[in-house]
Amino acid sequence: MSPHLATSSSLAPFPYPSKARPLLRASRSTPAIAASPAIEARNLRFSISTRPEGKLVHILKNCSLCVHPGQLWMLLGPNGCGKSTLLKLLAGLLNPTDGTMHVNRPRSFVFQNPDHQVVMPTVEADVAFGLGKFSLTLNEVRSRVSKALDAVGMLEYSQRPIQTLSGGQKQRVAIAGALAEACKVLLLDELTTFLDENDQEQWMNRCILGPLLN
Ligand SMILES: Nc1ncnc2c1ncn2[C@@H]1O[C@H](COP(=O)(O)OP(=O)(O)OP(=O)(O)O)[C@@H](O)[C@H]1O
Repeated sequence: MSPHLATSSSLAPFPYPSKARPLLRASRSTPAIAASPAIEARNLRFSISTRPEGKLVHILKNCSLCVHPGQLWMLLGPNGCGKSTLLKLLAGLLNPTDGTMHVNRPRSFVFQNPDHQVVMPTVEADVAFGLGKFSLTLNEVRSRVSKALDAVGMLEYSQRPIQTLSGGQKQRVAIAGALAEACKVLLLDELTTFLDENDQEQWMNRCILGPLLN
């Protein structure tokens, strides 16, 4: 089974429109529909060869999606259907076996388990970590870190040791790292399992869409 892909009338038809739905759309998304897609994938396939048997296992088959700038979409599907795999393909962490895709840069990926991503000793250092690849002054780094931590409601935790944070707080720090890099595409794997649906929507709007669209 493949993930159910969110769709809308403005997008190309996909295999599973009936069960798919967007979590929410940004209010400023409408003018952006005319722009080129931020994410476009056609007939992606991802297969692996098991060891030692050498058996080919198809994890994703003929997976297509199209997401425009300013939109937030969610992937739906049962455990093991390939949602994380698809996100990792879009993030460039895996290479498709077949198919084509385009994802606007810079793009950021937030792992399902924040312990796989949050690597530095303190909150502030962790958010600043990914900025090393840019040519930024110390003041610019500090400013980006503060804004990103503020966006996810973690500014007051900036000096806290990472190991003292809850799982949800670590996820927020991981997202702050992505926001600090001013990514154009943010790929979130099982981001809000610790929130109910109402809180998810509110939190997405305040912490994710706001900073991304501003
Ligand atoms: N390296 C691997 N070797 C073997 N099987 C793999 C590998 N990576 C993924 N899979 C299999 O591919 C399928 C899709 O995995 P994936 O993690 O993408 O699912 P998911 O939809 O994100 O699941 P969940 O909702 O449980 O997080 C699963 O059956 C998984 O066991």
